[in-house]
Amino acid sequence: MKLELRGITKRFGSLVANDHIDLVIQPGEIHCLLGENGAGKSTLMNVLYGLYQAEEGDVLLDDVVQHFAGPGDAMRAGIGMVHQHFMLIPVFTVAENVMLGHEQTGVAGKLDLDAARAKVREISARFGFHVDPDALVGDLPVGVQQRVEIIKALSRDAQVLVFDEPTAVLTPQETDELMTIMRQLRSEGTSIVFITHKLREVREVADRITVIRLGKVVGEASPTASNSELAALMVGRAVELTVHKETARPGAASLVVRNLDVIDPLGLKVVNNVSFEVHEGEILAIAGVQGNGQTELTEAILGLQPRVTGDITLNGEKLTGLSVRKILNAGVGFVPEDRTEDGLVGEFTIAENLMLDRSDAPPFVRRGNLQLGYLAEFAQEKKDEFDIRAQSITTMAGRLSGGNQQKVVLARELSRDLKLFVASQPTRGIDVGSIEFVHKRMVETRDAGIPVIVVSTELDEVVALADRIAVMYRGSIVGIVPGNTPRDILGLMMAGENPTGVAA
Ligand SMILES: Nc1ncnc2c1ncn2[C@@H]1O[C@H](COP(=O)(O)OP(=O)(O)OP(=O)(O)O)[C@@H](O)[C@H]1O
Repeated sequence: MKLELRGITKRFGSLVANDHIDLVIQPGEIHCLLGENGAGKSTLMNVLYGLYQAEEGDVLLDDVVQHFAGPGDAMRAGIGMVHQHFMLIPVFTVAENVMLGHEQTGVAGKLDLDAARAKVREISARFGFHVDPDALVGDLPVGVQQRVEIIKALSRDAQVLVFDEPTAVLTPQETDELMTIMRQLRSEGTSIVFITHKLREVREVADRITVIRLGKVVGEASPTASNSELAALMVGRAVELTVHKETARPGAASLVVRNLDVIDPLGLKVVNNVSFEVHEGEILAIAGVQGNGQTELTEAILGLQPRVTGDITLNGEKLTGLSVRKILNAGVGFVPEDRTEDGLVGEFTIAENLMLDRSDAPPFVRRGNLQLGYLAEFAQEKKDEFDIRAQSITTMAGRLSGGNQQKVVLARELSRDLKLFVASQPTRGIDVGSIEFVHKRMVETRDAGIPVIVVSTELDEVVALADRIAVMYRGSIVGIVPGNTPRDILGLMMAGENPTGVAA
């Protein structure tokens, strides 16, 4: 099926998110949409999926103009969307989820679950998905949940599939598997619209690339273009893709973690006897496949985990047992893994989010009065400095594009009076130009003598930033190695081996 978007214009108030966008997706091609944060990619896809109504322009399928009043219409016409935050019900099985919203009844009006199971098996076999129709979705790894979303779309005969930053939540291995799945879908004639900020992925699978900037199509790029060419097209300027940093000059051990255990709500030990130090003026990266205890470890440092034993001290002061508020007030900056759940309040403005947990102290509050003038000045400064693309500092955070939301969190946390900076997946969803900026800021933070912890599942990011790398596997640190350790060794360590013999 050929998909055409013709002259699509979508406004939010005075902001033109899509400005007369023309785009053709040919049958059986993987078409990448590239563009900086807030360029209008997700908005365009939401128009295509019937979630937004465009003020101008048409969606055409095989040259016939469509009128989508909602996603139901788009789905019936053969368009499927694989969301980044999956729309699945965790306590339902795969087959039940696939059937949901599209229920078929069999004998005596009963739900025909067998038909749904058969469909899952058929699609799963056709594409080599290895998905059990009777598995509970909540028990499945994220990469497999994503396949359930794909099966769901394909079970409704989707011929065009939209993937909006699908790899942001995947492990490197799951990402490779998804690339294979996309190629497989293409070979079966499915067209794919693929939105990503990761240039490696673009170069790996794209047949064609359209670049969008400030709501307009600015041109096509060739899939054979180099990373720096793609990066420049995406953000409209040359981008330094490697972080320049001097050799670290670490000072005294500042954060000291000793024999840390974290028990999760199910009683499982998710962090197991972890000990390490982070010195002043160094970046310690914590590498590992997602789900090996990194999240819980950072949460334990921040006081967000209730069942913790062992000791955590910062510059000699005990952090364990302190409230989150006290830990933040001690100068700990924290970028949580999930910005929408833990990093922001969507119904608050950008300015309010920038002072979120400092609302009881100067300079934001004096004698019980919110210092609105100061807040406006501070927020405008941060908006400019971090290049947060929004109409104004009073825009609701929930209305920002994903990458711009991430920048709000980073701007807030990096502007504290820091004694320690802990960042989980700091550049998730942000464009290459902003990654350059954030990485520079993190190196500057290090060079100001502050200990920095970066948790990242992106090896590129780990290697770019780290002075030392701690690799976690099943709740333990496999080893702590220098920042220039080759990737293949890191890969082995991420699977639990330690070829370097360096102890944790
Ligand atoms: N529901 C909304 N209300 C108001 N403004 C919105 C809404 N949705 C998006 N916008 C604005 O439209 C612009 C385009 O946002 P969009 O999410 O399409 O960007 P994007 O290219 O997908 O960015 P990213 O790479 O960060 O995900 C942004 O300025 C955003 O703030």
